[in-house]
Amino acid sequence: MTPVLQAQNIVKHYGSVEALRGASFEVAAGEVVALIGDNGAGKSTLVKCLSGVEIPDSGTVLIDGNPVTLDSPVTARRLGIETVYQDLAVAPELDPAANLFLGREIKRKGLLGKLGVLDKPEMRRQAAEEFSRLGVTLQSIDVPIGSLSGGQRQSVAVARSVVWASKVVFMDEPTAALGVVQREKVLDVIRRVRDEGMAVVLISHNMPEVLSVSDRVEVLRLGRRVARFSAAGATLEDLVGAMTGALTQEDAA
Ligand SMILES: Nc1ncnc2c1ncn2[C@@H]1O[C@H](COP(=O)(O)OP(=O)(O)OP(=O)(O)O)[C@@H](O)[C@H]1O
Repeated sequence: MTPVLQAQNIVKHYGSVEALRGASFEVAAGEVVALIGDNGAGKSTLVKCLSGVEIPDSGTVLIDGNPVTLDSPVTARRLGIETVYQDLAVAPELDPAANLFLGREIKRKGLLGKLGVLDKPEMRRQAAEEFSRLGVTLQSIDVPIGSLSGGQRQSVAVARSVVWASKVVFMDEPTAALGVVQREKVLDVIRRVRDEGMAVVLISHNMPEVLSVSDRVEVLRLGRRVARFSAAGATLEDLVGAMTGALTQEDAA
């Protein structure tokens, strides 16, 4: 099966720091792949290179097997790649529906639309439909999102990416700030999205979470992929061993 998104030998320097030293990565439709690695392994840099935030110095990025140039986040989004960042990038004063459509608002038909008048009822209707499809439960969709719980806010942020992504969603520590119950809810949203055929990439330091939600795990160490596991067959020790360098699967291969 052709991976929906593939990175081959990505190199990225920040001044004299070599953040990525020939990193490879791949994810297919309908799977959750956890991208793990110790602090500084290059996870965020790789995500930035695959979402158009940073331009790699060298290496190849392929979508559906075709080389692409992700020269900006806009280009990445146009090609179907969305990212959820850990810092809850929502607009707290707007309601959940407005957040879902942030930057992609639906205008009223005709002259009003040309004048920039938004079709709020239609956005509300579609938002309610999407929240229900994704299992996002909110007591009210009429309140500013800042008044919801952290888990609800994060679920809306996840929903927003998922609704607009056509191929791949990157989630950088989506549950880091959450309690146990809220975390489970966000993980459920991730599973649903995967079941609908999206490729999901989860960046997480929480190894039990990684093993519970992902189908595969790819391990970065010192800017390179050093191991790949099927989550079903992997143990915590395998993951930690690969992250620390005790186990060097990919080098040996
Ligand atoms: N903007 C930057 N300027 C300079 N160096 C950077 C920059 N961003 C990342 N680095 C360096 O690149 C290397 C990889 O960092 P990166 O943030 O990608 O790792 P990470 O695996 O995401 O780490 P963490 O788990 O701590 O978030 C580190 O040595 C880091 O200091």
